[in-house]
Amino acid sequence: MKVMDYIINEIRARKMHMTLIDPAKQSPEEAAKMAKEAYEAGTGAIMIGGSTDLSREKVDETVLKIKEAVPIPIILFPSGAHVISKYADAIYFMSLLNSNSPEYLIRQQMMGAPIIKKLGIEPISMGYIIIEPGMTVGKVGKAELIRRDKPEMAAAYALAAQYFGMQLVYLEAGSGAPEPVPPKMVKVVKDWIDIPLIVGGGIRKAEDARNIVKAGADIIVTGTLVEEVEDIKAAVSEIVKAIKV
Ligand SMILES: CC(C)=CCC/C(C)=C/CC/C(C)=C/CC/C(C)=C/COP(=O)(O)OP(=O)(O)O
Ligand SMILES: O=P(O)(O)OC[C@@H](O)CO
Ligand SMILES: [Mg+2]
Repeated sequence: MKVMDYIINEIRARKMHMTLIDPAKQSPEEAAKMAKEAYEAGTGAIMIGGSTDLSREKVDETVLKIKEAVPIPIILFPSGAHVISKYADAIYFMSLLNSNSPEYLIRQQMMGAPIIKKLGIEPISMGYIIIEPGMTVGKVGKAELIRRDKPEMAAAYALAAQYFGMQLVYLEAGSGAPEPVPPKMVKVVKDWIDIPLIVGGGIRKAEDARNIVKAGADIIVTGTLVEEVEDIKAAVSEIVKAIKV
C-alpha cells in the first residue's frame, strides 16, 4: 500500500501522531530504539530529518536500523536534495511556501525530483509553512515568518498549496519552539482548506496536542520530546491518548 493511502486511511479513523527523528542527534541504533518505543506508544509513522548537519550516509544507516525495528512507514522530511535515502518508504516532497529563497521554493525540489524517480521512493507533495518563532528551520529556510496573530496569512498560503494540488499542508513553529502554532491559527487554516493538515514544532504537553487537534489538525508531529525525555514510551503514549478526541 502507498504511504499516502495509509495516512488517508488512518486520519479517516482517528487523529494521527508522527515522530520526527533527526539522524544527526544520535547513533542509528539509538534512533531505532527511540522509534520502537514511539511505535509501541502508538505513533503512526517515523519522519526522518534535521535542519542542519546531515549526511546521506547517516540518513541511510538510520533509516535502515529503524526499518528493522518498526513496521510503520518511514518518511523523509528533507532539508534538501542531498539527504534522499533510497531506503525510505516515502518523502515529503515539500516546498517552503513562505521562503524568500528559490532554493527552498523550487530549486532543491528540481535537484531531488530525478533522484526520487530513479530510486522509486513515493513522493508526497506538501506545502510547508513556517510560523513564528520558526527557530533554526525558519532561519535556514529563509522564511518570511507568519506572525502568530495573522492566521489568515497562514490560511492563504495553505489554500494556495491546495490549489497547486499539494496533498498536505504542514504548519511549523520550528523544532524546539517555546510555544506551538496557536490553536486559533490551526482552526482558521483548517476552515479554509480541504486537504489534511499537519502541525508541528514546540508540542510537548498533552494539553497543547489536544487543543491543536481539537482546532482541526489531522496529524501532529513531535521531535524534541523524544530527544529529551527519559521514558519515550510514556511521553508519546500521553500525547497519543490526548489526541483521541
Ligand atoms: C523535496 C526536497 C528534495 C527538498 C525540500 C527542501 C526544503 C523545502 C526544505 C525546507 C527547509 C528545511 C531546512 C527543512 C528541514 C526540515 C526539518 C527536518 C526541520 C526540523 O528538524 P530538526 O532536526 O528537529 O531541527 P533542528 O535541527 O532545528 O532541531
Ligand atoms: O522538535 P519539535 O519541537 O517537536 O518539532 C517537530 C517538528 O515540527 C520540527 O520540524
Ligand atoms: Mg529538532
